Amino acid sequence: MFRCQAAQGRTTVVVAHRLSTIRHVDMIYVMKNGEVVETGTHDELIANKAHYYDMVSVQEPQELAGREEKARITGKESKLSETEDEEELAPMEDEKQPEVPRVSFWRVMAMKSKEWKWMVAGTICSVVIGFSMPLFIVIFGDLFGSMSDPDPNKLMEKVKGVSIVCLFIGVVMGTSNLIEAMSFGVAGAYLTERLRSQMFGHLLKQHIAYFDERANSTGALCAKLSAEAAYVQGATGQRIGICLQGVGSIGLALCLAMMFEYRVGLVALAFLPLVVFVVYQQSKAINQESFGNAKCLEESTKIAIEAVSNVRTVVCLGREAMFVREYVRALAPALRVATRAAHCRGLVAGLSRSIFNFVNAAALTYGGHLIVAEGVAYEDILVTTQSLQMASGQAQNAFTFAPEFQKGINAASRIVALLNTKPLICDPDIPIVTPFKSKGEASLKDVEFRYPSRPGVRVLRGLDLQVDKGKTIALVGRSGCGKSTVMQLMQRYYDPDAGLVCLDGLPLPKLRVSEARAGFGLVSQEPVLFDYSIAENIAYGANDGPPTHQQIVDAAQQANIHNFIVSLPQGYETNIGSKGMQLSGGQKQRVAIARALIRQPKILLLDEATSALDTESEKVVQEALDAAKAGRTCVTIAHRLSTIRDADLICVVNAGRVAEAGTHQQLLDFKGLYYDLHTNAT
Ligand SMILES: Nc1ncnc2c1ncn2[C@@H]1O[C@H](COP(=O)(O)OP(=O)(O)OP(=O)(O)O)[C@@H](O)[C@H]1O
Repeated sequence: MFRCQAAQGRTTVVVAHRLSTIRHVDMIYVMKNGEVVETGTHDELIANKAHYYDMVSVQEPQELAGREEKARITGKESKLSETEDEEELAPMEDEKQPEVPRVSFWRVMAMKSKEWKWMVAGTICSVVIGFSMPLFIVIFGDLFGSMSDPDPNKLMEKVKGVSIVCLFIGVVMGTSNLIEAMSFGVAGAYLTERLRSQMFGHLLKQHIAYFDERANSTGALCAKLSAEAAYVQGATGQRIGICLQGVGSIGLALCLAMMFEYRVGLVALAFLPLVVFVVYQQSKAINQESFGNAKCLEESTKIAIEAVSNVRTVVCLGREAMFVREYVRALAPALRVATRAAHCRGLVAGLSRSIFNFVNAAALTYGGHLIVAEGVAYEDILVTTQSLQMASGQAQNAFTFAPEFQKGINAASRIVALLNTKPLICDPDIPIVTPFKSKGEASLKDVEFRYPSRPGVRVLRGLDLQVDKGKTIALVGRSGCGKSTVMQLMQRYYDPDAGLVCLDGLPLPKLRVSEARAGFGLVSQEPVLFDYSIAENIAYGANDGPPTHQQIVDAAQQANIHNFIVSLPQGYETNIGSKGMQLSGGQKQRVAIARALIRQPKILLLDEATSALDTESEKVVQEALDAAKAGRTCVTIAHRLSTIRDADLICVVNAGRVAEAGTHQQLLDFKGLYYDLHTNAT
């Protein structure tokens, strides 16, 4: 109906698998092996009794056999409930982003505890490097003090001694720098790898509702995975070494100042509150910037992934510019925060440069005064002021890296928050049965359910369903009535708000999640295959570790795809490309069936498994499914009612409940919702 309205007054090209949808088109082109093999109207092609006729005879045998009078449904309203429309249009909840609790510097360092050997080596070397500058000054101060010695031999002795010490310091510095760079680099690399794998592992353990949240879209999670660990590494890698050098330098310089001339040291210390203030301001600015940036990065990555993964649709609709605009819009807040933070950073950078020179100026002035007024030895003032000056250079470097450090702490906060997220669907403390092996019976009792991301929509309202062992149960109903939701609840993707979902009479929450799911084999409308070989794709289904090649072949044979696979040049090792692009819909579906069968499932879940296929593929896939169903419980969802005629029980889902149940014939005789669906379809 919708298609007809959209086509009115327009040239329309329709690609159809369901032949009933193109019965009234002006011209039908039948294609086979890349060629048009037949053309004509529906009636002409039926009269031809060739390719088209064959396809119709498979899909709509009743039309050709003339077994049923075609009921003319003129304006008859479906009795199926429409009451939920307003609710169904309720928007997705716009979740508030939870506040991320900040973690301390020590918590960040604890993340590196596994690399403690590298960290200890790096820290020691950094402090040694930091000490070297003030130490140089002590040695040169001593040398300058000896310059006034009239004995040239003594002076030469002194110079030689200082040269040897310089050589020694050079060797120590070189080695320390080498070990420092290597240690922090290696520790950082291990840390990044570990954080990423922990985050990824943790993400995959989350309950499905977690991924329904807008904040956890693919883009946002990918951005988190790639960026956060890198920030932590950036902050805790070599930069921490430079900060430690600064701390070492300034610490030793202050000690020397106190030792050689404590009054000058105290003058330098008087500037400490100003330094602390500058550091605090800087970290505040960086906090704002990095939290803002991380959010923007997630938002913009989400848009980029949406656009790139659906590029055909974007290009077809001419929406390229719109997506670029959206992308720029998502980046705009980051720009605002970054420019504001840049001003603040500039101010802080300027101030930090100035402060250390203010310290030098004050120390020098006061030192000069002490030499002149109190006769303090000039070597002592030289050592004190110069070591402070050298150390301040180091400290400035540390200041330059402080922003990265703050970013790292912020990123670590987000990582810790992520790692602390507990999945809502998890194993019970004490499973009622373990290991649980499903026998193939399932039930839903008085189940109420709303998707957590859409609490305004009551999808199931007291639904009861009994799936007996070895039987085929079909779920039918209008689109959006909750059929797939029933399957998701059976696999415990979600827990119901009320009621019970049981396997073999045992409530799902009392079973281990993986053991409960192991009994199911799912084949959905759009099979999701991975960018690996066919063998690997089938093997992924196996429950008990990697299967043997023979098991893979057996599954492929049962799924009616073995002959096709061996006809490929690389056979089972053929890579099927991203999303299984190298295979046709029917081939993909049969690989998916093989993947479901290798699990040896007790309950087969078929969610419109053949609805996206053309007639020929459907036939082959249907044969594979029929073979797969043998001896198993099967729950199937179908819009094409002809595919579920033979089900042991057909349940019509309406208004969140099973409104009618019975065999095909019983339901037709009942002349209720199923009868309406059936007559509408034919
Ligand atoms: N992950 C989700 N988050 C929020 N709402 C959802 C989610 N999945 C489904 N819904 C909503 O729940 C309702 C039932 O969806 P469900 O997919 O179970 O229907 P269905 O009967 O299988 O539909 P169809 O026949 O079109 O596949 C719909 O209103 C749908 O929009």
